[in-house]
Amino acid sequence: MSTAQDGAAVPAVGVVMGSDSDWPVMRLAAEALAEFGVAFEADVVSAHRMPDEMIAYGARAAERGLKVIIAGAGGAAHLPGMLASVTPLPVIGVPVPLKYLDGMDSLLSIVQMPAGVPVATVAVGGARNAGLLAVRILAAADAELRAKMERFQGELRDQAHAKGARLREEAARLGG
Ligand SMILES: Nc1c(C(=O)O)ncn1[C@@H]1O[C@H](COP(=O)(O)O)[C@@H](O)[C@H]1O
Repeated sequence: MSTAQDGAAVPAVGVVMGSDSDWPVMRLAAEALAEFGVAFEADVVSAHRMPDEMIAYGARAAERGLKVIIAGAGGAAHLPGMLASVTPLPVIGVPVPLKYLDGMDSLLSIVQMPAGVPVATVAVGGARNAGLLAVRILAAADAELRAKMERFQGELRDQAHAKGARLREEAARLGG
């Protein structure tokens, strides 16, 4: 983890969202990053409501030391794509579900990017996976972080084995 002159960790990941109303979903990305000890920042950056600030955030992200941007938005979710158009960094888009349309509007707005401007889109509400994907991107060049990810994957495998064992026991009790 790199540190600034004042000793504070320089964020490697920017977790941004169109509104603070997205935070209950986007918090899951932040929690995943915290689990792996990845320094991040979180903020509201809206393409629709603050276009100049949004362009500035994307344009300056790499020079500020960010390595990955996670962008969540709901409805006409232009934020992830617009950020991807002004930064060379990988952008992970999180479709946030709103009251109407079950997040399908957010999903389609984020996933249907024109050729040449990729956004790695996770499932509707899939902010935890966005955080884990950001960890994997960083881990590609960080052996310590990769080892943590491998341990995490091992825990998932153990949990799946335990689920199978419980299910087989229950099926056996039913006479299966
Ligand atoms: N999709 C966008 C953008 C954008 O893409 O620039 N800015 C805000 N929003 C979304 O509007 C929804 C409602 O926002 P409010 O709750 O503030 O009314 C949020 O899900 C936000 O991501």
